[in-house]
Amino acid sequence: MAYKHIQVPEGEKITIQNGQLQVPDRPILGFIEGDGTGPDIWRASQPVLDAAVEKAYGGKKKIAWTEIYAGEKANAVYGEAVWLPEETLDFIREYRVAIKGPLTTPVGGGIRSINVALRQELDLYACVRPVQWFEGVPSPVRHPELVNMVIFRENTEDIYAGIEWAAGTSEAKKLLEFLKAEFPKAYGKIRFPETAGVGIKPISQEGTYRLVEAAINYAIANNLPSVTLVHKGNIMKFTEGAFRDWGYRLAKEKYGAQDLDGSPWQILKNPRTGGDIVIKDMIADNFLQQILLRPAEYSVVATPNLNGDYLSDALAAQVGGIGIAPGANINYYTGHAVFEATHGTAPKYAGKDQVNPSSVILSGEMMLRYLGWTEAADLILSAMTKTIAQGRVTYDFHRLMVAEGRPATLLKCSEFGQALVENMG
Ligand SMILES: NC(=O)C1=CN([C@@H]2O[C@H](COP(=O)(O)OP(=O)(O)OC[C@H]3O[C@@H](n4cnc5c(N)ncnc54)[C@H](OP(=O)(O)O)[C@@H]3O)[C@@H](O)[C@H]2O)C=CC1
Ligand SMILES: O=C(O)CCC(=O)C(=O)O
Ligand SMILES: [Mg+2]
Repeated sequence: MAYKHIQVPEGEKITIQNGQLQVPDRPILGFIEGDGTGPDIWRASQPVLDAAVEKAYGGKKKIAWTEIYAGEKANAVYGEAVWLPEETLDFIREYRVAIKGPLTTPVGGGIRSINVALRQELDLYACVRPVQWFEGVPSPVRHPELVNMVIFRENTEDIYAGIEWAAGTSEAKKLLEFLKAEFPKAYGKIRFPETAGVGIKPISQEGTYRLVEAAINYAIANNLPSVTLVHKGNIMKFTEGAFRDWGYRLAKEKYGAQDLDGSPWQILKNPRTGGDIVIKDMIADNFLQQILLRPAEYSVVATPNLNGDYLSDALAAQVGGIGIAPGANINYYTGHAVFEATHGTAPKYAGKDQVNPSSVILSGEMMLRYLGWTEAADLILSAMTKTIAQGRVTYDFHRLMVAEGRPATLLKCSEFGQALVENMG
């Protein structure tokens, strides 16, 4: 496909055959720099990813990076009011894998989230966010090493579908009038209908099945002991409650799970290892206290979109914060994937070369592993561990280490990237 503003370098496409990603030695990969601190972070991160690949494969493999645009930079390149150019989506559809920095979403009015739009347009239905502690990272909890979870957040449904109307608009009035005429009992429950904004929360069986399937497959592939369905199904019975019921149903129908101790918990045999995988569920508010009090009891977590958003930041805090919280948005059927940090643009630090690039670097590590380039991914993990053990950290970890009276050297964002490269040797 011909692109207007995207300069596609020499390289080859990633393809998929029989459900297996086919990765050439010089894959063309897209990157979106991002807004706010995005450019600082990308400048620090790309050399780390390239160094890991170079070190692991001695020049045999190399990423053909291609800049693609979204957010403020898309405005500059494509003109005002273009936030997510169609050719950015076309490029990812064609080349399959990309990595992105954070993009700004205004609160209240203004544009809807470009991050969410990317996930919806490309149907990247699983937001995968591993939460693990790296030795030496300062944490507010006494046993951060007990936190080792992977969140599978549904990425295309729930209130993130963006179906909502502002209070007082003709659309909101029309919907409220419809409710009044057709569902008077439900309408009667709207406390202040004249001044209510209204939103719709779709959660479907298909959407739940494919997400829970991804979570169970992950537990099988990585020999993990449990999958917990986290929901608020006691209150939102036919959306979040249905998510739980469909999750259990899928485990039974597809994986042959059996009731455990009189249900609803279930157990299934890992077909790879023969080990047990417990399928359990928990109401979201309880889960938020359980992860602080008994984190070791949770491993893979599958949850609707909004819960997953809250949980990602809360769990990240337990292992040092969103400075070290990677993620990926994946469609496991088509192989399309966009890797991105859990954090946002952190605008007050923009241009200061100060923030922690670890979340994007570790998102890159996930991307390399996804490509099957495990040697390069492992080099990044070992360099990260070594650098943190040396006490060479960015401001976020530094301030906590100093408060704990621990020795630490304060590095800039770019310096932290360089330290990782040095520590790959
Ligand atoms: N996927 C995406 O692109 C996302 C985009 N956003 C968008 O980002 C914008 C800002 O959102 P906001 O709610 O402030 O959340 P942010 O995640 O941008 O930042 C919140 C706080 O987290 C800490 N933090 C964030 N990133 C880093 C980092 N790399 N290193 C160290 N600390 C970090 C900082 O804490 P401290 O102040 O304590 O130093 C920062 O002030 C909004 O427009 C939002 O919509 C938000 C989340 C995801
Ligand atoms: O799109 C946004 O601005 C926020 C997204 C977000 O918080 C997330 O994906 O975790
Ligand atoms: Mg979030």
